[in-house]
Amino acid sequence: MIEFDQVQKSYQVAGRAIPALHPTSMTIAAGEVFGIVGHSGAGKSTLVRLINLLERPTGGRILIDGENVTGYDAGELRAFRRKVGMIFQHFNLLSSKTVADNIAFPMKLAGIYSRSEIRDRVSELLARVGLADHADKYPSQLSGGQKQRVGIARALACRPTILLCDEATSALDPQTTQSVLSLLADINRELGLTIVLITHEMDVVRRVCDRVAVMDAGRVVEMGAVSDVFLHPQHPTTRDFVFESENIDRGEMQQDLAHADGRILRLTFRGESTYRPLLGSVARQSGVDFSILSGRIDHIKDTPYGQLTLSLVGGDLEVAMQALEAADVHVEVLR
Ligand SMILES: Nc1ncnc2c1ncn2[C@@H]1O[C@H](COP(=O)(O)OP(=O)(O)OP(=O)(O)O)[C@@H](O)[C@H]1O
Repeated sequence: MIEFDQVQKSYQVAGRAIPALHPTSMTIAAGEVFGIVGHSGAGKSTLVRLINLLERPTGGRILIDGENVTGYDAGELRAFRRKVGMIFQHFNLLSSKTVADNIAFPMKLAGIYSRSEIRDRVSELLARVGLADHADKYPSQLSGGQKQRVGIARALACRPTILLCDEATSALDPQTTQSVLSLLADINRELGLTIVLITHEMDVVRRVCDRVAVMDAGRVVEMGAVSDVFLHPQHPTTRDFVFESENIDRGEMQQDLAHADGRILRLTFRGESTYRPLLGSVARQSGVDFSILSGRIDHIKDTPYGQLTLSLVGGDLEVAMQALEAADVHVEVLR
């Protein structure tokens, strides 16, 4: 478990303390995939680099599994860092070393593993990330997705309990992004390790994360289960991220809504109710006529969800809304 207790970080720039993270308290549970989303400069990298103490906090305490790591001496810090793996946007592989040597590197550096332990672990990891045939290649001979798989194998070498991912898929195309995210999800399930993933794309959060913190100007402005934050964003920054990930142009949406008659509702279906043929029966029951203005079905991690924006005319609106809510559909009145 990762606990931030009023953690803050300022950088000294030209003799002045510039705050990058305002006092922040939060808890990331062991074994969860936790997303941190925010625009450039929001403080995501600072927050994640505080977890492995690549950055030192200027205030507050960081507790990992109940231990205050901010008080560690150099030896304790080295041992602690082996428990925290990290992967990066630009992979940060050593170009002069082979794939196998890149993966072995942190184990050699730790100085506590035998040659055979290193060899066995490297083969095991190569197989796990699907690169068993690439052990003797150099990074320049690999695609971006393969390089990130090497990065993941290297980060796992010393059997960490926490994996930090700093924009790990931002340099990859959509298909490769999907395969790297699936690998991370599988690793999280198989090894039960905690993953903290920073990104500027809500779509990445939607696919793999359990919970998310949204950052803006050095502050966590919204935090919660991805299904709540994604489907019912409260803060304007979160709304911007959600609209962006769904390719919704708010100006166009307002224009479309202006042309529609009657009341406008947004319905959110989660889980099994996503697939239920509900609208016909509600229309018959209430006498209301629906017209569909927009709709989408997708998944949040493994859970299906649907969102429909409808205009409703005639009939008994109250009866329609009650029937929808009775069927576990979340109803928002947009107009
Ligand atoms: N070493 C540093 N020295 C001075 N200022 C820094 C340093 N690192 C970050 N900052 C500043 O702290 C703020 C937060 O930066 P940070 O890199 O944490 O944001 P971010 O959300 O990760 O952005 P990006 O997505 O662009 O990496 C920014 O204003 C940045 O300029």
